[in-house]
Amino acid sequence: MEPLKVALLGSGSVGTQVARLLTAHAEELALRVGAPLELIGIAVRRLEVDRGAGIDPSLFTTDAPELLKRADLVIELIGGIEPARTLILDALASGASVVTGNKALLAEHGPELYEAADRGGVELYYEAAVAGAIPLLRPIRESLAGDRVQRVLGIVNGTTNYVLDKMDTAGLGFAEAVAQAQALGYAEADPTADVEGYDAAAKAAILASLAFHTRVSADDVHREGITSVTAADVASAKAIGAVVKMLAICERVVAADGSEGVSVRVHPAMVPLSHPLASVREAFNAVFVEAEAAGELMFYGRGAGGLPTASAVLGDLVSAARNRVGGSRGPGESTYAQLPLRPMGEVITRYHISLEVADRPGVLATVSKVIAEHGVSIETVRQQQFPAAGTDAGGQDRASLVVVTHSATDAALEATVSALAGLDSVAAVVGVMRVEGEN
Ligand SMILES: NC(=O)C1=CN([C@@H]2O[C@H](COP(=O)(O)OP(=O)(O)OC[C@H]3O[C@@H](n4cnc5c(N)ncnc54)[C@H](O)[C@@H]3O)[C@@H](O)[C@H]2O)C=CC1
Ligand SMILES: N[C@@H](CC=O)C(=O)O
Ligand code: NA
Repeated sequence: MEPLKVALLGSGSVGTQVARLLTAHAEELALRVGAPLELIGIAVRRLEVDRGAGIDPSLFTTDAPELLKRADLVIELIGGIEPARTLILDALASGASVVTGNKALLAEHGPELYEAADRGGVELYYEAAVAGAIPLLRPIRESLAGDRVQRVLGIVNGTTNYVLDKMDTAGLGFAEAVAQAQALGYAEADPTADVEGYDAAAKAAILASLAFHTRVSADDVHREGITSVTAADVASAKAIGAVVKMLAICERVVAADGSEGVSVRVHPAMVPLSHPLASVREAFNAVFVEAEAAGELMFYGRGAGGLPTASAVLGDLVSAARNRVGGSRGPGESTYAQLPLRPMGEVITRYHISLEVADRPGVLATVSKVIAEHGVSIETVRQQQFPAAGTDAGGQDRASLVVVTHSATDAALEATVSALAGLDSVAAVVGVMRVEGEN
């Protein structure tokens, strides 16, 4: 059988490992595909960089458009929107199947890329784009194609999990933990994408699109990053037997009139230690998928890092290559449901509210009354030592009050916090964080 020509775009953390594995395992991969996979070139920005990994230096080129023209299969690992978008569109138009790990691009331009793949009669695969090495998109798209997914909940960003874990268990500062995640190859080229939640939002959009057969873009996702998470929040979580995690939550929601919609959000939240997500450490990811018939499924593994991510890329490459050898195509985009996106205010959640209050009789009653007036009920209320753990604020006439609510709409909880902030007896709202995951 004629070799299939593979062009690789990008030789960074992931691309270098893909090139290495493609070369090292060439014989086995050929047997699995039914044809040799010939790496015909690697597009890079600068030729003079030493990339090691035993890659033939003659493969490197700075002319990505020219390289694409000769390829049957293209792997895009440069990241970002342009030139990745144009290069992928050109590859699909020229009849090459494409494998990418580029969640930012998929969450913004997914439909355009799918349409180009359809027009070209080729495939677009991106298992690496969400939760790195973890097989997650294929199970949702294929294994669960006969079921109805209700909810996808998990940790999908390795960098933020690493940072929060190091703040919690090693007492590391935010900046130091981010620098470590960068050095380990977990972070995006610009780590703002990780810590501000853009990366998780893109992944959540991809997950929701596949799970609910609905086009969801990154802009549809309610996004809050971890830059405002303080050492005090981490300490407050500990005090209630929880840990702070950056979550992605995609839910099928039913309105009062029975119509279905979708809500998608990413934000930090306190997760009880008894919940399996609480023990996800370092840059690991874990995702729960709840489906009507299957019930709860859990996916766990390395969500970031060059080598683990390369595994997902090569899995997709083998699939696309096999289909090419067999003259078949895998499933394309499925958006028949087109469920409406529901606003954040309708989401049902719980809040952990940390207040600095006047230390005098009647304050607790006033705070409780305001909470009740908003239709919110209290799960626990606690007067903490003052100053509260992890803070250095304080005054002798002040007390620290921590309220954990029962479930209510996010809008009601937000209004509750605003009303509390306006009380004379409340000196400051020290911290507010959602609490997710059953005890
Ligand atoms: N690092 C990780 O853990 C994971 C990364 N991804 C995704 O995989 C992709 C690659 O990520 P990394 O390897 O971590 O990024 P990286 O920043 O280490 O590598 C990207 C490489 O592409 C090169 N590049 C940029 N523009 C180029 C151009 N026009 N032509 C040729 N080369 C160009 C850069 O010089 C760099 O060497 C991104 O889309 C990222 O979101 C997905 C899952 C995990
Ligand atoms: N920057 C991302 C890389 C994988 O998608 C992360 O930290 O999860
Ligand atoms: Na994956």
